[in-house]
Amino acid sequence: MRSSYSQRVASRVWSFTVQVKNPHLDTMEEDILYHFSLGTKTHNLPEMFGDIKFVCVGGSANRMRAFAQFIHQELQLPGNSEEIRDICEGTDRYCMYKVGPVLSISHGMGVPSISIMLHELIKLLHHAHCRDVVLFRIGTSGGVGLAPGTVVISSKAVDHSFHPQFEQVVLGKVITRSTELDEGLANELLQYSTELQDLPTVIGNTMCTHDFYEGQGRLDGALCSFSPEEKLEYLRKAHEAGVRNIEMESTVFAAMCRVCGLKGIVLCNALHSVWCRDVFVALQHRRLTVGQIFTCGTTFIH
Ligand SMILES: O=P(O)(O)O[C@H]1O[C@H](CO)[C@@H](O)[C@H]1O
Ligand SMILES: O=c1cc[nH]c(=O)[nH]1
Repeated sequence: MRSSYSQRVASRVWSFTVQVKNPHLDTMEEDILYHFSLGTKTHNLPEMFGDIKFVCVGGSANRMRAFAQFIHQELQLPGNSEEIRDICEGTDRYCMYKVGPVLSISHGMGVPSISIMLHELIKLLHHAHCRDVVLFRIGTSGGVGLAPGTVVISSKAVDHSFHPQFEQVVLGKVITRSTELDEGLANELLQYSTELQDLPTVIGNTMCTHDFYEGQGRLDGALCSFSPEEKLEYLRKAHEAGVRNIEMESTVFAAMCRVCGLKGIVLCNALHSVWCRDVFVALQHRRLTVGQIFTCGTTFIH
């Protein structure tokens, strides 16, 4: 994120609040945000967080600390960026740094981990009376038919069947929620990316899986129940359905932002291509056998 972006966003005339969708919250004397080690009685949340406009989340604690230090320098805030304090130091589940109007939080790996964090984050923003907050998931992913290093801005998050939906089991029943993301913001970010040099960026669908290995078609896990050909066939279908990258949190992120009236963006770097562009082209022209495609088409550097 560049400071010019935050200035442009700050000048917008949005006015939306965070909408928690839980009638029981109002009746509670105290709300303990257990995994943040924060609470409505123990902390003055409006004073601590009332000015937050951007929340950036990513899996790893070290990355989110480094990101917060980067933003500290970008925004030319007073003090030493090396000395920023982890607001959640009372727990080692997540880390949280506040730098000006930006909150940087780690969420761990996978849907259950980010989902717990999002419940407590959304309640925190609500208790702090925050307005016009934009949530960014800044993550890593495997690219599908992209050059390694390409940034993918998600138009929507899709499940393993390429549907824009997230299924949550509640009291033994499946509830399905939409995972469409804010198209206007995605286009706006794509526009900003053209102002940066050497940052290939595309908009595409992001597939969210519940597993890093078999779930993403990897052949190098402890278990593998499919052939290289079946893997390529699945990735080809994913590509045809508009999938450009694969990660593990976007569906619940998109679903929870939508339900709670928050603008959400998923922005991931494709670390490697699980199905690189050259191989895609070759497959299209049927110049290589599937076996050769598999051998030269897959590089796992994660
Ligand atoms: O790089 P982050 O954002 O942590 O996320 C990606 O990396 C993890 C897998 O290595 C998954 O959680 C996936 O979504
Ligand atoms: O291939 C990858 C890389 C990062 N994260 C994922 O979930 N998959």
